[in-house]
Amino acid sequence: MGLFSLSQDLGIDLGTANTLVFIKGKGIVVREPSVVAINKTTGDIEAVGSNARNMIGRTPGNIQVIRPMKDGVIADYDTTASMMKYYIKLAQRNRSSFAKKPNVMVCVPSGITMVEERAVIDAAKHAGAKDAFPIAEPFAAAIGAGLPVWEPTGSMIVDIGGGTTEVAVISLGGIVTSRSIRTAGDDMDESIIQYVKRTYNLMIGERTSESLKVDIGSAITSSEKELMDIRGRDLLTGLPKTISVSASEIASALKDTVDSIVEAVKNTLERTPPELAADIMDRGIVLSGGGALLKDLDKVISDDTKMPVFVADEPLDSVAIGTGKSLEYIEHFRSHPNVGVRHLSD
Ligand SMILES: Nc1ncnc2c1ncn2[C@@H]1O[C@H](COP(=O)(O)OP(=O)(O)OP(=O)(O)O)[C@@H](O)[C@H]1O
Repeated sequence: MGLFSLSQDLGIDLGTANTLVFIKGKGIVVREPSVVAINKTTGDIEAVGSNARNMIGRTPGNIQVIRPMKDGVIADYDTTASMMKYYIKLAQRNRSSFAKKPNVMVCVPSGITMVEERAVIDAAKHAGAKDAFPIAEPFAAAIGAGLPVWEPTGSMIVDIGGGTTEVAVISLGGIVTSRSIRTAGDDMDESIIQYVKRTYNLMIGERTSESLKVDIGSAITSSEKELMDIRGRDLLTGLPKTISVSASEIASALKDTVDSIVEAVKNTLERTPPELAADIMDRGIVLSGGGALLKDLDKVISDDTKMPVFVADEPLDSVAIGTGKSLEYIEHFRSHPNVGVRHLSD
């Protein structure tokens, strides 16, 4: 390939919690939280990614920390476009100045509206993409998890991210049945915050509640005695205070969110044509996304559906890997703009 034809096509997993960028031939080159810190006085971007994330809850009055994606879609267009531009630049930091603009594959939630999809594609082009293609998040997750999406067999993927849980049954390169709910990891964090507030009159931040979930959280309510010390602000005295919270308390706080996820899986199975349901029964359901790492979530889904359930090898990376791998089919996406985005029947 001549120097002038060099182009490094990119796959972007633009998530509510994290943004990952995949470069063909290199793998994941950027993995950063989807957070931006803005100076309210000047409108300038002060920090992006982990630097901005470290400012959450610790900013002076003139700096605002924004998570521009909410529930899997763009809540703040300008900030999302700036964030994407920053990450595309970061991913291409060693790029030759002669290189062509890259083609970009960006994942979007399967429940996205045409208007929301347009906004993501425009933001990618604004950020320097030559051409940008949407790919549905569960479709990308299934490719990334190694499921045989192009074959005439039913595969079920459940991608549990920060903002959305996407359940999809895929066969022959298309989504046959799916369900996208705006309940996922962020709701787990929020229910822990509410639980601690209600029970202990203690206000904790989202980073503390996320650590409770990751370190001692579980999808099964048990009498687990494991404790974790956390710090917050006592709502009665207004002063900082440390308390101990048990694993079983966290599990009970997470129950409603876990139930909604299980319900979405069951509901999708009920709407799955029988041949494909039989394939899923043989091959099992695959979980991806950071939420798949919640302890015992696979077990709960398996108990409630009576199906085998597996967690993808690198659940946090499945979507980005799938978005990257789908770059190999870019011509297919160009000629079938809805492949892996909309239902076959839409
Ligand atoms: N070990 C763990 N246990 C439970 N949850 C976890 C764990 N590790 C990460 N998470 C959660 O996973 C979520 C992030 O997952 P992921 O990066 O797949 O989401 P995203 O792609 O950014 O979001 P979305 O798909 O909604 O746009 C966060 O809510 C995070 O707290």
